[in-house]
This record gives sequence, structure tokens and C-alpha cells, in this order.
Amino acid sequence: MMDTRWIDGKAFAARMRAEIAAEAADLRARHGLEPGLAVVLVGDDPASRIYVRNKVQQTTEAGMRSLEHRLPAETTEAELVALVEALNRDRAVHGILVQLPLPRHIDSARILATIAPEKDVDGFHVVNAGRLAVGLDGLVPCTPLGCLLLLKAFAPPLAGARAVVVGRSNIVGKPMAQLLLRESCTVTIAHSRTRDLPEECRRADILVAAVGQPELVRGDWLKPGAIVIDVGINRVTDAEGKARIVGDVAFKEALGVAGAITPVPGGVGPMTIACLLRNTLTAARRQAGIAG
Ligand SMILES: Nc1nc(=O)c2c([nH]1)NC[C@@H]1CN(c3ccc(C(=O)N[C@@H](CCC(=O)O)C(=O)O)cc3)C=[N+]21
Repeated sequence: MMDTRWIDGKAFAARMRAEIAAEAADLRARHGLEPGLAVVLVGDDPASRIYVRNKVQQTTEAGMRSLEHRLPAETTEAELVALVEALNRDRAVHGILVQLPLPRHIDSARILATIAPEKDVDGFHVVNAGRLAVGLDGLVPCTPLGCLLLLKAFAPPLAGARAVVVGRSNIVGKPMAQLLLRESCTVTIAHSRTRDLPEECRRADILVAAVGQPELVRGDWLKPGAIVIDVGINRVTDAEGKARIVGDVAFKEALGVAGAITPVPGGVGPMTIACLLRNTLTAARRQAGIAG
């Protein structure tokens, strides 16, 4: 039986935030620059509210300015576009994050397209997706960036490894595949229509699960020794009626088979926020013309 390593994303993210805080302090001392992140939340989804609160707190702790905009659920698309345009013009704002999902009456694609690409710290704008695809410097989506940093720390060397990404979303699956390709992995993107998903997964030296289905990936889908990154955050009710959060991978089954695995919670989630702060710092430096 394999002794499976736990990939402690929470501890890794805390170290990253400390580094970012030191860099932010240096930017302020030497250039008088304080990176600013605007977070826009429309409506009052409780999960989003908790998540936004964490982001605001960690931004402030890293010595950066957090500007929060809470708008009522009835906000019109035109009003939200106007706010984003104002933030695009605001020189104290270096990063803009519009929390998703947006209320149904607002076209998310239109809002994301309105964010200035150089302030798009989520990396969701088509220009940043294109830059990633052709190998130019842009802003890279936070969750896949966090996964890559964990892989680089826990699974070297990446070059030549077979990587399977389960999920093809624009937010995680596709940019994750681009990043792994950039590291010279042999990349497969699998999804709900893949003919034999378990068999595809068994080929993976590196498996990234990002489908949003609780414990879809079973222990016997894993190649012994595979490095498993679990992006899923699924709220489920267990046999005793208690709510808990599970990933897209059956964690207990994976123990003893995988070489290493990220837990949920405490794996990819904290890395997403750390990468958001990293992107904000990068965006601020670029807008001020300061080399990183
Ligand atoms: N424009 C936009 N950008 C996003 O990046 C974005 C978004 N909208 N909408 C919602 C999702 C979700 N998301 C999470 C980030 C961190 C944790 C996180 O830190 N989770 C911890 C704690 C989980 C808990 O205990 O509640 C963990 O996994 O250990 C979770 C979820 C970012 N999102």
C-alpha cells in the first residue's frame, strides 16, 4: 500500500500570503504604491458573502487596499456595467473581481468583457484567455494557477508527465490544461461525454478533478502513485443528516493509491485566494510600470 502524501494547500497558501505581504510592503516603501483590489458582489447569496469576506480580510492582511462594492440583487446590467467602467478608470484600483454567479437577469459574459484586461485579476477576460493560449504574459485564472503552484512544489518534474484534467470549464478546466501544456505535460481534457472516464483517469500521472460532482473520481480510477488535485467544493448531507464539504474525488479511497492528494477543504481553495492576491500585486506593478 502506498503512503499517500497530503498536499497542505492551506499551509502553502499561508506562506504565499506572507511573501506577498513582504512584496507589498516593499512596493509601498520604495514606490509609494498600494495595490488596490475592488470586489463586487451583487445580491446576497450567503456562500458568496462568506467567501467575499475572506477575500477582503486576506487582502487587508497582505497590506493591500480592499474596496468592497455590495449591490442589491435588483441591480440592472447597465448599472453594473457603469460601476465596472468607473473602476476601470479609477487609478487606485489595480484589480477588479466581480463575484460569480451573477443574478440571472445579468449577462456575465458582457460584464467580464467590460473589465479592463490589465485589471482582470480573475483572468476571465477573453484577452487574458487568449494570452494564456498563445504564451503571452497576462493574468492567469486563480484556481488553475494555484493548482499549478502545488504541482510544481509536490510533483516535479512535470515535463513529459501524462496529465488528465477532468472538466472543461473556462474558469478551471481549460486554463488548467493550458498551464500544464506550457509545462510540457501530455494533456488530456476529459469531461461528461468522455467515453470511458475511469480508463482515461487511470492513465494519469497527474489528475486534476474540476467537475463539481461529489466524489465522482473513485479510488480504482487512479494510477498507483498519481498526484491528485481536487478542485471540487461540493456541499453534501451525510448519512446522519450533517452538512459537510467534499471534493470531486473519493478522498478515503484515494488514500493508499495516490502518491499525493489535496484535501477538501484545506487544499486548492486557500490557494485560489492567495493567487488572487498575487495577481493583484502583479497587476499593480504592471500598471505602475514597475518590474516584478
Ligand atoms: N469572480 C469569481 N472569482 C472566483 O475566484 C470565485 C467566484 N467568482 N465565485 C465563487 C468561487 C468559489 N471560490 C472559492 C475560493 C476559495 C475557497 C476557499 O478558500 N475554501 C476553503 C474553505 C472552505 C470552507 O470551509 O468554507 C477551503 O477549500 O479550504 C472557496 C471557494 C472562488 N470563486
